[in-house]
Amino acid sequence: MTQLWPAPVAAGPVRATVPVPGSKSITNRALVLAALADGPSTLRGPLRSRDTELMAAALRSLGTAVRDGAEGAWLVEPGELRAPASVDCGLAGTVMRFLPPLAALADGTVSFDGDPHARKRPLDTVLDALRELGADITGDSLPFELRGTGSLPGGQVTIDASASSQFVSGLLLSAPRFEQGVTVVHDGPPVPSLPHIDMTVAMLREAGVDVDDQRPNIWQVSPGPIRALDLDVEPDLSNATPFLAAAAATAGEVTVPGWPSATTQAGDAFRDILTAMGAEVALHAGGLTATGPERLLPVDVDLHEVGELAPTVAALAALADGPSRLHGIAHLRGHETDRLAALEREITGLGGDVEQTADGLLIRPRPLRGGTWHTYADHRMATAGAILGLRVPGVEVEDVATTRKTIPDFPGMWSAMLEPVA
Ligand SMILES: O=C(O)C1=C[C@@H](OP(=O)(O)O)[C@@H](O)[C@H](O)C1
Ligand SMILES: C=C(OP(=O)(O)O)C(=O)O
Repeated sequence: MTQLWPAPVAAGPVRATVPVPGSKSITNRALVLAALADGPSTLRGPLRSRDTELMAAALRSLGTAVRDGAEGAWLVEPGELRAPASVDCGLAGTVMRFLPPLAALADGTVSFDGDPHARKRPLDTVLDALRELGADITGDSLPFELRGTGSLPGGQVTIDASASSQFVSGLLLSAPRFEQGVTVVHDGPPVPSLPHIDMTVAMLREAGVDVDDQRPNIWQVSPGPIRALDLDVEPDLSNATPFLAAAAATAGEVTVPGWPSATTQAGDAFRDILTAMGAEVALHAGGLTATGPERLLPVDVDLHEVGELAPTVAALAALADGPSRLHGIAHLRGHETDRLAALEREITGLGGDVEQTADGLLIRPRPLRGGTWHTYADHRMATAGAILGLRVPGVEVEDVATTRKTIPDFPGMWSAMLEPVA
């Protein structure tokens, strides 16, 4: 029997300050770079949740020491890459796309597997690219085996990264340790989530690696050492969006402390989306404060660069004052679940009117009723259900624990947010 979480209804405008844990994208990039670096690294404020714990466990099995430091920090000491090893990717795109290039540097066999749905997420592009760069791999998706020889020639490879930016990021992150580095050329429809590739490039450069990204769709990483990291991880701005959305949905006011004034996180774009929906958004020394409007405005928004935000935006759109159009997100069909189908089915199931288009969703708000909100093992489906539940009595979210993928205690944070301010 699937566990159902009764999503709490907001008694009035939500007013809260919500500290949000560290960024998944920064943490998992930092772990990979630290494992390949020239000395021990310190990551302060990393995300400690399923996706990042899986990354840490995989790196440990490959010979890297990842230990606990003070206040939840991670101390990473690189070791010689060891095999045989096995990697559980869970449902983490970052683990399944970032680790095969690193594992290709181990001397021996590394086996990869993951959750049932992870076996369906696109991966062949990365594995084909690695084969072209000199790796010996059996299979095109999870599960597969990689037989490393302790080094990889590297060089130039042309891929179609239109299904996921992570194909590019994964190849770039380990490339300083390939004999010739790498030149990744994208050939195909536009790459989604480009800010995530920019984050990869910025973190490589921060670690002293030479990266040339001057030409569109071409990224070149020179071989060379990766400098050890000493890093304060920013809060996860994408994970902050359901909490800010609570303010938008209830004419409330929510502050997320520590919102960076400059960042490589794609989730920063949520500020503009909230503004377009009629909220007031203020970035100040204490963080980011969103104040919700009396009536939410509909939006016509291209989410190609920030597909991660689509479930939050869709939930808000279902509560808005008119029809919204979300587009540029065909690639969400290959995320944790087919997110376009899942959002269409679940919002429609509560009485809404949602239609899939070739690359997005048309959402026409209707009065909604309670019901079971299925989540398909997708953390962001669960948080989208919680947002709707603030305004719609009787929404029951299936398997809310799936939020542990990127938030260690979402139900606890959500309840704390809804407690009346003393
Ligand atoms: O590199 C990253 O950290 C991520 C890149 C994006 O992937 P896609 O390009 O597959 O959308 C994003 O949606 C994902 O949540 C995290
Ligand atoms: C697409 C996402 O995750 P992943 O890193 O597993 O691709 C996400 O977090 O929205």
